[in-house]
Amino acid sequence: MAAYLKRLHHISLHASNVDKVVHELVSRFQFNVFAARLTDRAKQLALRRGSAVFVVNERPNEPVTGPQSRAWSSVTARDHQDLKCLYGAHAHYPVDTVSNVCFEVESVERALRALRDQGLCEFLQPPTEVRDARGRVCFSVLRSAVGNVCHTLIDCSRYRGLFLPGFSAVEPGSQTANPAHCPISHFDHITYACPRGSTAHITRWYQQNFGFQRFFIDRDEDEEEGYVLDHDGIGLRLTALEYRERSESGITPSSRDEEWPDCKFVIAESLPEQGSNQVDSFLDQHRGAGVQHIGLYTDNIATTAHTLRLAGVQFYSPPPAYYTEVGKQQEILDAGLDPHTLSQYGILLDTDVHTHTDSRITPSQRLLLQVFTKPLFGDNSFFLELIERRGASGFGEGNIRALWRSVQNEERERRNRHTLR
Ligand SMILES: O=C(O)C(=O)Cc1ccc(O)cc1
Repeated sequence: MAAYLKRLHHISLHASNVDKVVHELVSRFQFNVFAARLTDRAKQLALRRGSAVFVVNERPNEPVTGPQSRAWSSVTARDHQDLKCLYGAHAHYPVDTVSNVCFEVESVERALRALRDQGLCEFLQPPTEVRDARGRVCFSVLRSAVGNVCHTLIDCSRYRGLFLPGFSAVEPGSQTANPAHCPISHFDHITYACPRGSTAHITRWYQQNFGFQRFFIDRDEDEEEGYVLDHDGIGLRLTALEYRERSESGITPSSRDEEWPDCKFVIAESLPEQGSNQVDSFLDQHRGAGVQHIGLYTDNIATTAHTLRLAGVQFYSPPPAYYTEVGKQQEILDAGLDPHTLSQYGILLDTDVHTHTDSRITPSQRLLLQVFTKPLFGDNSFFLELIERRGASGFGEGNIRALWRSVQNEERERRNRHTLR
């Protein structure tokens, strides 16, 4: 039996300059800092937009020794004063990175029992209880099958505080946009950049440990091969996984109070034939596999991109001809959108060909709008994406190609500028 997950709780970043990353997420991406854990040794800030929560942690410059490697069973938040990173494994990593995807579970003990039975996991932190006046949580940390990415499993069912024990409330700032101007609601997908040949192992790891299921991007996709794009300068293998809600305690998904946000996991690896590419550039920069980008869901991508652009976010754009191609222009107009608006922000439009179980949704209604932002931590590093789905649950080939090209073109121009200097 795989371990049961309730929902995605938060995503942790580790950065050498926490203030800079938090400033970027607040002043540009319109996240709100709502909780903080500040001690002599630790700086952890929690930021939210809709149900999407990031925790930004200070990255240590040297390997961590001491209390973090000790095992506790039950402690108060105060006992954690010395810990640089609570609710994660504070491993040394040489570059800024997305370090942890934290899942909420119903019972940490039961989840760990299921994972131990599978025998595939490396456990970094035994079950640990943290308490404060508002209650207690139990968590445990394990290493994922992807580079430096860890998963914290946490049971918050007996905690009534704002976020997690050890964190205090931060008054809302006046800086961020009205939700109507920036309707980002949740994490839509997390894309891993992985070395060639590692997809099968990663897929199996998530299927066996957590019961993730394959999400076929294309109706003709081969189960083993994944979705392969291997012509016109693109060499990309994508394999997507989704977590369909199961029930551990007999509660059917529809009767649950809060539902699992539909966040897919996408595994991307490059193919050998097509030369330098964005997956391998990420692996070089990041010194190994990891989270390449995260899709932020919005129900109005044009408004969101407009707000973010005014705040200074830069987007990758396809060549201008993309918006004047006759077919594409008509597709945009048919969707009730303005080609000029989309071209201003580099927004791409596609029709999802994923086989829909709901036959009432016709192909023309299954639209997908996406735009990639420039990287957060410097060239070739982690970036964000805005995505709006109008009946489309997958990823469209046209958008993947255009997204790939827009990043490739920019990288080529940057390399050229560099050699000319
Ligand atoms: O479309 C998406 O958001 C994906 O996740 C697919 C993808 C993955 C990796 C790339 O370098 C480009 C596109």
